[in-house]
Amino acid sequence: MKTSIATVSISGTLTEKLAAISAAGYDGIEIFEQDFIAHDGSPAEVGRMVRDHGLEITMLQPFRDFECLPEPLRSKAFDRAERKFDLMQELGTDLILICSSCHPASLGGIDRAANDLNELGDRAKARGLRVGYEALAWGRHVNDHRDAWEIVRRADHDNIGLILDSFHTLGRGLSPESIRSIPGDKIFFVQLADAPAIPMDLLYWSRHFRNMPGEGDLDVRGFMQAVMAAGYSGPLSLEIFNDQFRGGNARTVAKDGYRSLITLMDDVRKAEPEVKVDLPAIPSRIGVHGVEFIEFTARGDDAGKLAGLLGSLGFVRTARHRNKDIDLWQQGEIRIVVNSDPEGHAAHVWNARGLSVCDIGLRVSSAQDTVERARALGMSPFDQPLGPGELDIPAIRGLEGSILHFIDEDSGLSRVWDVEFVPAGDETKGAGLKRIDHLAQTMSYDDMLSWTLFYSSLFDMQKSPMVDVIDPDGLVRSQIVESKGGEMRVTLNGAETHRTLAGNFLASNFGASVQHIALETDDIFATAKALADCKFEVLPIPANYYADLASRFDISPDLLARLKAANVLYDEENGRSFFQLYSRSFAGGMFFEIVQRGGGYTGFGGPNAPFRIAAQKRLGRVKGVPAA
Ligand SMILES: O=C(O)c1ccc(O)c(O)c1
Ligand SMILES: [Mg+2]
Repeated sequence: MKTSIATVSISGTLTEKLAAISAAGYDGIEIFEQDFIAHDGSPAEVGRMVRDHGLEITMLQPFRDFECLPEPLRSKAFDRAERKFDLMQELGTDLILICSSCHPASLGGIDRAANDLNELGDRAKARGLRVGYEALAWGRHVNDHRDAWEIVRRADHDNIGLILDSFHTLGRGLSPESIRSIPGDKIFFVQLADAPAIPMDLLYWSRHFRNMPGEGDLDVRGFMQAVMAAGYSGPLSLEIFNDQFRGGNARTVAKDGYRSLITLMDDVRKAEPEVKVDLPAIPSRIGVHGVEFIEFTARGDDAGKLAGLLGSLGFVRTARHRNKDIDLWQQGEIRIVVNSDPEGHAAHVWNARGLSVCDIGLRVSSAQDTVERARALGMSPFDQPLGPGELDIPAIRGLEGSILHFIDEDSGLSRVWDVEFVPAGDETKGAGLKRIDHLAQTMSYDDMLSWTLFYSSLFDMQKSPMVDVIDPDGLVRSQIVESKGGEMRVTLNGAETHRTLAGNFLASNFGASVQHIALETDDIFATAKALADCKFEVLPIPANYYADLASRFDISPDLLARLKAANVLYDEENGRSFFQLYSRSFAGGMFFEIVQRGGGYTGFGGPNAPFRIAAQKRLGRVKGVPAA
């Protein structure tokens, strides 16, 4: 399987793009002509530079407004094509993309287009070159891959073939099924892109909002199944026009693209085992059964404050690590590890960020398979020296310096708590917190697609549509990735400005991290009572909120009074109720949330978020902590 990416998909100069593309592991690039023209170096030098990066030029593109022109424009178009053929030979590529004409003078007509392409085919053949024809979704006369194929079929020339682009087919709502009957060798090239389902003008959507397969809402897998069933065996090339990627980190975007291609093709062969995909076998998406532990790095005063907060939440320090300065706190199924050791990953994170979550342990179907799949997707395994008697727990590097450890039943890794820890014997009665409901990770808005892809490509997790959360000082975008049964739920919050609560957390933590941890109880009022007994400091919610609640929902005065007295927020979904209460912020904006899900409520209390954020900010302002 030959992988490729159009240079337009990546930010930077041509040289920077090549370095990023090569490092990510692709086999080739489509040179977008603009990138070549903007570069100061001859075509031959560019060709050499590409090959020196271990890449090949899979195609030159785009060549516009060629077919169906009246004279004298027609002859001029052939002359232009000859000049591009010169360029191709100097660059060292044999394929050029012609996209369907948008020229106002284009006359249209399937046979006229076929004749033009046939004649161009003769000229290409004389030079050993090939021409591929692509239907732009907004082409003047040709805007459907079926018409483009009919033109190529009638052109009937060995050097003329079809180019398919998932965006142009799926973005127009066309079924890809007709592709199955096209002879595979007549498909010269396949471009892949996804896009979010936002109704808008096709051209604008395509030029600004494309994203990597799996990052959007189009059925790119269905499209690729049809392409592979046709017998296509050429390059699979990403062509992503995206405003964020143009300004993003070239290496990250290139890596994400590669990850999306491998994931896509693995999905294709698993969905349609009859098609041949030349890709080494990799484990399927990993089932996540829950969060085994959350690990904080904490030292000195901060460790003391965190211990105080955990105690006020009803947690008990149940064990201490045999060799290291690490405590284990527990309640219900929840494990919180507090790592104060001066060595290792936690120490590095402490030095870089101070008190923060430095590691997440997940219960998975197979820890070994998780690392194997992660590697295949270009993620990095993580390990650090083991102390005496410590288990070698498989781990990978997540995004932005985070670490994920994987625990499973079969390999005995779940014994780690007995093997590495000594019971501490501390006792309290707890506050009824049962399990981790979800984790919220905060990142820059520009990195959200990357995080979503990370989770959805490695794990058997689905993403929800993105929603807007209103902060008094700006907008935060929120997206959920979760396993089908809800055993693992992550909310990803993308901050656009540093003035929002999320953005401020991002700035004060030197990058993306877990901002809040939501813990589940089966009885929010009993928990609230127990927390009060533990001197837990709840986030106060204003009376206006409760007055409005009475108008939004049909709730009894008694329940309303209890909600208000306990500072519990409320939401409903098809008659199912949801309760939330919050801790005050600590460590630059982290906080705990406590939830009760009634009868299968699946949301996250989104409608309450603006009021919760305002309450958190108010508290910050009162204390004289910077308001932002
Ligand atoms: O937006 C465009 O003009 C454009 C150009 C070339 C392509 O391959 C394409 O899919 C779109
Ligand atoms: Mg295209």
